[in-house]
Amino acid sequence: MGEFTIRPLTDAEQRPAFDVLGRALHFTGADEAREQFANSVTADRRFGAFDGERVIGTAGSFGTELCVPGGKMVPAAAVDGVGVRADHTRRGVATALMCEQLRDCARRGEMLAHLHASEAMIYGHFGYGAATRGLTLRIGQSAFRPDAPEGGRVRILDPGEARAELPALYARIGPHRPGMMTRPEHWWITGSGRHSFTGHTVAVHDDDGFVVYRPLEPAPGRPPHEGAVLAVRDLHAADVRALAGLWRFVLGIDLVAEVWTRHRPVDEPVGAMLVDPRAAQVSGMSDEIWLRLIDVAEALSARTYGDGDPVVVEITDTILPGNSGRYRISPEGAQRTALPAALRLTPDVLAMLYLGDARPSTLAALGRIEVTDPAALPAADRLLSTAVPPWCGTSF
Ligand SMILES: CC(=O)SCCNC(=O)CCNC(=O)[C@H](O)C(C)(C)COP(=O)(O)OP(=O)(O)OC[C@H]1O[C@@H](n2cnc3c(N)ncnc32)[C@H](O)[C@@H]1OP(=O)(O)O
Repeated sequence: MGEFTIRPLTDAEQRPAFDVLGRALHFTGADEAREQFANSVTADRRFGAFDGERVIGTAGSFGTELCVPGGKMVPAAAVDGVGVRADHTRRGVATALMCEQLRDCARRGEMLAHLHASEAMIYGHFGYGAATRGLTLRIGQSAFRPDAPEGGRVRILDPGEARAELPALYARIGPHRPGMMTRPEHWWITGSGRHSFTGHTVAVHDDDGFVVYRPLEPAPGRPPHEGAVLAVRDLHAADVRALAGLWRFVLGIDLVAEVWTRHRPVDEPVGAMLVDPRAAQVSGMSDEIWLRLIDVAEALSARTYGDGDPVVVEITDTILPGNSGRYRISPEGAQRTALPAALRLTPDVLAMLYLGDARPSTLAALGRIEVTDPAALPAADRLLSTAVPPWCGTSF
C-alpha cells in the first residue's frame, strides 16, 4: 500500500474530490454541466484519500433501506461516486477507501451495502457480488394482444408536479421484489431523480405507476420526428394492469419507431403482451446491483427461506472478520452454529446468492463454493431460491 491517508472529507474538500471523480469517470463538460454533475452525486457520507493535502481518491454512500427475500426492509448503504486519480491507480487507494467505508457502514448498523459498478472486475475484491440482473430491451411496433390488460388513465406531469408527486407515488407502489430500495428525499432533489425531471417527460398511471422517458438524439441529418427513439429511464408499477397501461402509453406515442430501456427485471412481461412478441427484443442482460453483506448474522436472519433440509455454510471474511464463522440455514431462519460446514464460501459469492439471483449448485459447479457435503446443494438451492427474481430498479 502506498503513502496516503483516508478520512472523511471536509466541506472545503468536496469540490476537489468531485474533480477527481469527474476526471476518473471521464466526465466532459462546461462549468455549468460540471456543477450539475457534482450535484447529481447523491452520496452524503464521503471519504477522501489524501496524498499529503491533495485529494487523490474518493468514495461515498447514503443511507437507504433494501428489501430482502420475505419482504423485510433492512438498513443499507447505497455506495456512490468511487474514483481514484489516474496517476494513483492500482496502488491500493480504492481498497483502502472501500474497506474504511465498509467499517463505517458497520458502525452505523447497516446490514448491507450495494452499488452499480462501472466495471465488473472491481468490486469482488471488496466482498461485493453481482446480486441482481437487468434486461436491455428494444421494443418496436406491434399491437397489444386483445387479452392484455387495458390499463387506466395516463397523464403527463410538468416538472414541478413530478417533483411533488413522484416520491409519494414511488413509496406507495412500495418494494415488491428483493433488491428494491427506498429513495431518500435527497435522491429526488439532487440525485438521479433530478435529472429525471429535466429533459425528461414524466407520466403517471392512475395513482399506481409512473414512467420517465426522453427522446434520444436523432441520427445525423434526420429530423427528430422521423423514426424517433424514446429511452425509458425509470418505470415502476404496482401491478400488471398499471404496467400494461404504462407500456401501452409509451409504445403508442405518435412518431415513435422504437423504445429502448435498460435494467428491466429479468421477467419483464412487455413482450408477452404484444401480438408480435419479437417486437420486444432483449438486446442485452447485465449485472444491475452489486451487494455486500456487512453484518452476515443479521442479514441472514432478516430474510426468509424456502423448504429444504438445514444446511450449514461457512463464511470467511478477511475485510470484516467478525462475519467469519458458520451459519445454519433452515426454513425457520438462520443462526450461528458450531456444527460442521457443508458449504464454504466467500462474501462475494454469498452476496450473489442472498437475494435469490444465483443458485448454490450452479456456483459450486463453477468452483466458486467449496463443497464438503454434496447432499447439501439441492437443499441450499431450495432454501435460498425466491418466488420472484430480485431487481432494484433505482439508479444512483
Ligand atoms: C459505485 C461506483 O462509483 S462505480 C465507479 C467506479 N469508478 C470508476 O470506474 C472510475 C475509473 N476507475 C477508477 O477510478 C479506479 O481505477 C478504481 C476506483 C476503479 C480502482 O481504484 P484503484 O485504487 O486502482 O484500486 P486498487 O488499487 O485498490 O485495486 C484493488 C484491486 O482491484 C483491481 N482492480 C481495480 N480496478 C480494476 C479495474 N478497473 N479492472 C480490473 N481490476 C481492477 C486491482 O487490480 C486490485 O487487485 P489486486 O488486489 O488483486 O491487486
